[in-house]
Amino acid sequence: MATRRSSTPSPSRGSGRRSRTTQAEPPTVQAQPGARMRRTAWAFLLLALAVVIALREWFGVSGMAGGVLHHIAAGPVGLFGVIVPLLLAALGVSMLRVHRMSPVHARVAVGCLGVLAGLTGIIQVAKGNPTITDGLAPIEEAGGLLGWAVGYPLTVLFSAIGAVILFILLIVFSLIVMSGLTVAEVRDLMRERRGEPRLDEDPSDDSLALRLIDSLRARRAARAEREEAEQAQTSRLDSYEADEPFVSAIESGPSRRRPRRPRSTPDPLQVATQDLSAAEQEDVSRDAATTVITPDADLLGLLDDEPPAVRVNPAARPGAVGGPRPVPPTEPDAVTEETPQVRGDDVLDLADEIALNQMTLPDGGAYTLPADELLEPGPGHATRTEANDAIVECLQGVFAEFGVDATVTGYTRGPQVTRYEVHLGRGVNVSRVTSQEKNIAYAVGSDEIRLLTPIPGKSAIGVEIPNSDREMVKLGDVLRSSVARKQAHPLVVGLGKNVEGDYVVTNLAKTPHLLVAGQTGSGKSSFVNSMITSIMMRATPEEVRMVLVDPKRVELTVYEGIPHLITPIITSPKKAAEALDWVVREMDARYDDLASFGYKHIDDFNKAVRAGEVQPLEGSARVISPYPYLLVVVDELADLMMTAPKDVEASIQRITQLARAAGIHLVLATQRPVAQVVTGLIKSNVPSRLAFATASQLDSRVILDQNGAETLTGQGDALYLGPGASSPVRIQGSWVTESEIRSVVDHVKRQLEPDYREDVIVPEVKKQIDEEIGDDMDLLLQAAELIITSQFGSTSMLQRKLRVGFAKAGRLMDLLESREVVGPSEGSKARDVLVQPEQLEQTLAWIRGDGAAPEIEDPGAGVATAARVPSGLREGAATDRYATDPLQAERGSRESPSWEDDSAEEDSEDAWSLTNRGPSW
Ligand SMILES: Nc1ncnc2c1ncn2[C@@H]1O[C@H](COP(=O)(O)OP(=O)(O)OP(=O)(O)O)[C@@H](O)[C@H]1O
Repeated sequence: MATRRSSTPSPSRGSGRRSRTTQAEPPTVQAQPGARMRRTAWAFLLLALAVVIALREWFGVSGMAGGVLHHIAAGPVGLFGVIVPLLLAALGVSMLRVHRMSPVHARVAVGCLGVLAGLTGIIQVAKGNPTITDGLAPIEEAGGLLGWAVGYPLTVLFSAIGAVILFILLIVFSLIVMSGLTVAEVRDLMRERRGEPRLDEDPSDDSLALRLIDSLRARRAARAEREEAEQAQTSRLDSYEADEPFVSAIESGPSRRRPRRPRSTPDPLQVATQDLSAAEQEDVSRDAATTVITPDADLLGLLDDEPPAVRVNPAARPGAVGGPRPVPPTEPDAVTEETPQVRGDDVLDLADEIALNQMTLPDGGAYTLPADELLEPGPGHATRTEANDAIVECLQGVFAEFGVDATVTGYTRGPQVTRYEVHLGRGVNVSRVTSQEKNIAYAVGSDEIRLLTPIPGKSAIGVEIPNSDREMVKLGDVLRSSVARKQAHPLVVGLGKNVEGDYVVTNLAKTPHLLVAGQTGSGKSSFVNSMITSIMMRATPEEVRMVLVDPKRVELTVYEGIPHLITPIITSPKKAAEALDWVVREMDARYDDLASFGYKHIDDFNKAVRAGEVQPLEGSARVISPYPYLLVVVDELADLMMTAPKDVEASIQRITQLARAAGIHLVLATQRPVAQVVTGLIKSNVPSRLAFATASQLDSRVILDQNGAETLTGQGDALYLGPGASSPVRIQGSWVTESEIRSVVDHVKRQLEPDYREDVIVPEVKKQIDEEIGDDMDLLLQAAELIITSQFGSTSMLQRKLRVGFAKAGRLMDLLESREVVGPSEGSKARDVLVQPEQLEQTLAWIRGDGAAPEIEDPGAGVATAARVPSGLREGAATDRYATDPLQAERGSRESPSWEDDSAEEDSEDAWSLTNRGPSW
């Protein structure tokens, strides 16, 4: 269990670093003005000394103090006295520039001293090892007091040769200390530069122990998988994914699995411990989010040293794509974390997990998911940089200056912001800190700070401040993270990283509908791209089908033709409204199926279908196949709401209220989070919200029902509010490049053509009728009534009764003919009336466009016609889209050209006929 955060900063840097929360340096007291002046005075004194010594030693220019100056320079280091002015000047300048000695300065100083000791020692030996009893002059002519101190005893003890060898070793060691790298790291760097894999990644260099451990791990994983599969088998139908209790829509997991490069060459035994306990490590890491010191932190020995300049060069890893890429700049003391590895076998892992849902292609081959390598790895994650330490000082300074008893005890660095944790002294009111918001913003020079009072789950105030050195979160890394791999659900989407630097994924099935909003340029489209790419990476077209609505016309065109689409990308808002209407009908059809086969959720139904437990009703020719999840993505809701607000709102309401159990999920994005677009009705039915930066607090409240989004920094910085959650989670959205998207799209398109449901959008029958009739609807209805009740199809009667001219009466008659109310003109004779008086109401409704056509006696064919369309629309159009699915028509119409066909009659009793879904669906 996580221990409570200690308010006292740990003295051990090692254990602190192991924790997820980087522990801040003990709060440094802001240097007082007096101390600063003293420091400046010392710096100038050193510079002055450097100048006069340089004049004496380099140019022989000096006054009476010349002798003393020579002793000051040559006394300590002998012949190296000539570089003393340089050393003094460097020291003086750095004292002026840097307010506080950092570990880097200390390291460089120690290294320089070592090199100097080695060099002066060698000169001491070379000059015949003079002793101090010979006087100061011979010493100053050799290695000075330093050279004598180290050279004399070593020469006496180990001879001149032995001493020189020791000094050379001392110089090499000191150079290594100065560089901050180990020998192994230098070797790796050189190998990387030559384009060779690092030794610890070269499988051929694996020790026997490592190989043994790997095989043990593989066996353990296989056993666990077997057990899981068995368990899934027994629990089939008892539960379905995305419907478990206490499961949240988003999940986060540590981005750090194991240190990329330990400080020293790792002991194989230690590596074994690390590898075998990777899962435990993750648990420890998770606990550590609320714990400064974890008991086993030292045991695992992770990141336990002073931060070395560790850099990750993903391009150097085997399997990485794209060749050598520049390593993004990180602060010299940054601790960077490993990005999840691109491993070929991981692709298989995922494929294994979804083996149940293997998809067979028309040519008999298997559909393969895109390889992980198509998504490039991103840069490593820095958990601590000098910029963060400087902010800690700033915060501490503000608290000290305004007399607030509060301490910054640590921080967690995310990709775009760092959350600094502030603990209050006893009896200090939280408002004392919150009232300092403006002062803090001023001190750190950012107006985008956000205060969390408290940090959820902690007794601490969080101050989120944007990083001056923000990091990109690559979608590939999110999808390769353990938290994404743990979930085999096809609707799992890589969201990004949270403020703690953990990868975050969300399962759209649990969401179950999502509203995405933010001002222009805030990152909505990038999120939509990541979402669609996530689905293509993890789901077959049999598992997930999509309806993409892109009124902006440019954002989603890259996905045109992917087999996951159920209809071509919809760019017309009018057609989008139609498509939503279709989704409602699809949902109803699915519900019909669930009801008739006795299942509560589409997952239950699908599992039963896969297990062969669902048989078609007797006499039905239907082939039952699992339903795919249906994801409907609207990239700009505002355009739809401008076109048909009532229809769109009604469809969205119906879908969002019911569609979850039918496996239908909506994602609605808008850059106009205003009440006219995101209406109360839509808001109350779309439970999950993803808010990118908004222009105002008002907009933030429209999306999240609370402030916060207006302080986001844009470019993928987002707040995610899950269903039922009260406080949002801050996330840096994952980023996927256009070229990555294209390669994934190419991969899926190469395998399969899209199988469009053409009934999603139909020619607009009703509207065309309206246009054809224009303003004459009332007259037309009266004309129809007259003719049907009188059963007399005469144009002159219409002229008389309706008091219209001949031309108008003729037009009305033509319209009635096109709707088969009357027969064709037979010269001066009255036309045949094809509709009986008892069908009057139905006919009038049909003309208004509100119902099905009445059945009429077709004198020519002698059979009843169930559905008629205006003559101009007869081809390919129908009022009942389900009934005339062209796919179905293609499959079955040759044998059953008529609606009165026997088999069609039989099928019509089956709810499946409502969907007209073929076996591939
Ligand atoms: N997750 C991210 N990581 C890094 N940069 C991002 C991210 N998301 C967005 N950006 C940056 O912000 C820019 C705008 O993003 P995007 O096009 O997604 O905004 P938008 O909200 O969809 O804007 P609009 O509504 O005008 O289409 C991108 O071109 C990119 O430079």
